[in-house]
Amino acid sequence: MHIHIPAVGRTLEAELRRKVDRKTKPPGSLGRLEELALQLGLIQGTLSPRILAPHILVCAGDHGAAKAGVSAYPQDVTWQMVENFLAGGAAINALAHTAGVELVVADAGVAHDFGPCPNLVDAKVSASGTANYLDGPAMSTEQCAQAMANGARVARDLAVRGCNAIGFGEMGIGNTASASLLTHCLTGAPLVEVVGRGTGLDDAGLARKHALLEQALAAWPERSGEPLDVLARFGGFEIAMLAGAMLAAAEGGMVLVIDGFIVTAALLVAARLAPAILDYCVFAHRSGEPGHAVQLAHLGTRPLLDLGLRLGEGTGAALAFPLLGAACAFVNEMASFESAGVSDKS
Ligand SMILES: O=C(O)c1ccc[n+]([C@@H]2O[C@H](COP(=O)([O-])O)[C@@H](O)[C@H]2O)c1
Ligand SMILES: Cc1cc2nc[nH]c2cc1C
Repeated sequence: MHIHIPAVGRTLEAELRRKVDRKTKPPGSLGRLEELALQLGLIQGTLSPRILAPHILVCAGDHGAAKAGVSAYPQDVTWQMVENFLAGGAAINALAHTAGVELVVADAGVAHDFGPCPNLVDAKVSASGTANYLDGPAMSTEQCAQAMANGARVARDLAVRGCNAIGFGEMGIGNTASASLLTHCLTGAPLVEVVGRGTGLDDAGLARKHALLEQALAAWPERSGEPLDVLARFGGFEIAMLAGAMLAAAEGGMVLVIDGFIVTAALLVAARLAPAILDYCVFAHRSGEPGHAVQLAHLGTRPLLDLGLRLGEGTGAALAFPLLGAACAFVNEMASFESAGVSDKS
């Protein structure tokens, strides 16, 4: 994938800040919404930012390592939840609906034949999910590139449909284990700090997951620090697809709304390939999965919400979208001290 992501221009910064500061409120009193408005204005290169045709892209994939026992749930939950998304019965359906955000669900490599399914984006790289990284690479270099290209295609299609903000979500039993390995390799944080209970492992399950992931690292003695090598070795098809979608979305000047631990692992890969992508990212929430805090600290960022969510599916991103709308609304709709005839600080 050839991607060029320019850093967001800052020429409008002073003017945007002045516009925000002249609104009928004490300076800074809209808190994080003011920073958000500024960021959205700079991404869009305008004094009047707007969120248009927002979407959540949920990428789903299966993991060979799931069968080794890294999750509390069986692998079949991945395809069953994809069918639940398509039927409208999952948390992300309810939260996207209440936020006024359209949902797009993509099969990045789920080990299930969905048959003809008009509402599912077919981006299946393998009919059986990734290989088990305990035995070798999770995917080939070609499969990794294919999954990333599929993500880029979907992001570009959304742009053509008038969308200028994408929230990213995922579904994949075993993908917190994959995200832990990616995070360890790409941030240098000790494995123990980035391995968590995922969907709900008990203490014994967590110890087993940690031991398996140590084993996975030991099985790759010639370990490379290159982000695409790490992605192919330990990633999932949904994670690679997300990384590609994020890169293309930022290249297209869109706003990227980042969900939890797995989505942020995909961003770690993308940010190593194109560091300026971070200018386009709004971090929706802090997941309850402990490694997410490590990722956020590594990226030097602070999320908008901290609700103890650890579901994935893009649920944190869906919850953050109304805040993006609120940031645009106050910049575009509020009066200024001058226009409203309100006295400023003496
Ligand atoms: O987004 C998060 O931070 C998050 C944290 C824990 C679990 N999840 C979801 O749970 C699944 C992965 O959990 P696990 O235990 O199977 O690795 C996957 O479908 C994710 O969407 C998601
Ligand atoms: C039921 C269920 C729903 C999910 N959504 C995202 N990950 C999930 C994992 C499980 C187990």
